Amino acid sequence: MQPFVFSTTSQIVFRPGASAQIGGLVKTKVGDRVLFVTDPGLRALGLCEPALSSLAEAGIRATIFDGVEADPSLTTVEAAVEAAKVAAATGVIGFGGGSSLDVAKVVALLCGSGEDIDSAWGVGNAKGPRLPLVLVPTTAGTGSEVTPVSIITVGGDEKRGVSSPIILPDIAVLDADLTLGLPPAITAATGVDAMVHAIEAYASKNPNNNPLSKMLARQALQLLGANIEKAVFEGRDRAARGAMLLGSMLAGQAFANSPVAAVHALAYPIGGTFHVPHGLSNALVLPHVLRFNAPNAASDYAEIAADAFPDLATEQGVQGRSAAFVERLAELSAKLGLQSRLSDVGIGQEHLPGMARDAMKQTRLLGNNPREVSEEDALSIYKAAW
Ligand SMILES: NC(=O)c1ccc[n+]([C@@H]2O[C@H](COP(=O)([O-])OP(=O)(O)OC[C@H]3O[C@@H](n4cnc5c(N)ncnc54)[C@H](O)[C@@H]3O)[C@@H](O)[C@H]2O)c1
Ligand SMILES: [Fe+2]
Repeated sequence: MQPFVFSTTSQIVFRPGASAQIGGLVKTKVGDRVLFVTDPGLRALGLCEPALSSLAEAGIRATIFDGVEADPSLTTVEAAVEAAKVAAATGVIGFGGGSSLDVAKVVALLCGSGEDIDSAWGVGNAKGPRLPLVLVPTTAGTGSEVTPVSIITVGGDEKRGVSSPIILPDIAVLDADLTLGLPPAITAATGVDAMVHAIEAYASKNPNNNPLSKMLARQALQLLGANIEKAVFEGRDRAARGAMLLGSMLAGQAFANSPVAAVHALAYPIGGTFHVPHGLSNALVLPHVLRFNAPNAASDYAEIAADAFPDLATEQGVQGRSAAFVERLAELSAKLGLQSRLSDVGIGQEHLPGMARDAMKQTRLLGNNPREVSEEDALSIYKAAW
C-alpha cells in the first residue's frame, strides 16, 4: 500500500436550515467579533440575513465585507484584510460561492499570522497561525469548504493558489436550502466543476492519490450524476439540492487530498483572462482534455463511468466505456444549457497560443495529469475546443 496523508475540515455540519442557527454552531470557535465575507449579489438577495440575525442573537458582532467578485482579485483580499483589522476581528466567516470562501481563507491566514501573501503562494508555504475560520457554501461546486486551497486572481489575469492545510476551516456549515434559488446557469456550471473535481481526483497522478479520495470521488459522481439535471431544471427540489451540496463536498474532500490536473490548468486562463465562470471554463475543455488523457487514463475513466451514468455499466471493454464516458460528459454539458465551444464565449482563435503559454504556468496542477502536457499539446486541446 502506498503511504498517504488525508486532511479535511474537522467539523462538518450538513443540515437544511443550519445557516439560520450558525451563531450557536460557531460561538465557541470564532470569538465575539467576526468579519463576514460575502458577495454583493448574495447580500442583495437577502440570503445572508438569517445567518446575520443568528450571529447577533449569539452575541457575535459581524462586520460585513460584501465586496467579493467572481474570480476574486488580490486587491479584494487586501481590502478585506483591512476591514478585518479595523474591526479587530477575532474570527472570519466566509459565506458564498468559492470566490467568497477563498477570500475568507486568505484573510484568516494573513490576519492571524501577519505573513505576506507573496511568501504564502504555492504548496505548503503558508506559515500560520490563522484566525478561527468558518465556511458556508452557497454553490454546490468548488468544495472550497473542505479544501486547503484558495485561488486568487493576480495582475488581472493570472490565477494563483495558496495551498496549505492551515487554511482548512474549523467548521463547514452546509445548508442546502441556501442553494434553492441558485439560477440554472450557475447550478449547471458549478455542478460540472464538482464532477470535474471527482474525475480529476480519481485519475490524479499525484503521489498522494489514495483510497479515501478514490472512494469519495466515486460517491460524489453517483450523487452529482443522478441529481444535476434535476437541480438545474427543478431548482426548488430539496432532495436534489441536498445531494448536489453533499456531492460537491465529497468531491472537494477527494481532490483536496488527490489534487486536480490538466482540466483545471487549461480552464484557468479561460477564467482569468476572459472572466468565463470557473465551472463553465472547465466544461469547455473537459471532453478534449479527457480524450487527450485517454491513452493513459482509460482504465480510470472506465471504472468511474457508471458512477456518473449508470447505464454505461453495460458498455463493453475499457476503451469503449472510457470513450462513452467522455461523450456523455460532453452531452451532459449541452443538455444543461452550457456553451460548448471557446468561440461561443467570445474567445478569438488568435488568443489560443497565449492561453497555451499561460496554462503551462500551472505546474502545480499539470504534474498531476495522467499524461504529460506540452505547450503544443495545450494548444491542440484549445484548438479542438474552439
Ligand atoms: N478553493 C478551492 O478549492 C476552489 C476549487 C474550485 C474553484 N475555486 C474558485 O472558486 C471560484 C468560483 O466559485 P463558484 O463557482 O462557487 O462561484 P462564485 O463564488 O464566483 O459565485 C458566482 C455567482 O453565483 C452567485 N451565487 C452564489 N450562490 C448563490 C445562491 N445560492 N443563489 C444565487 N446566486 C448565488 C454569486 O452571487 C455570484 O454572482 C473561482 O475563483 C475558482 O477559481 C476554488
Ligand atoms: Fe474547480
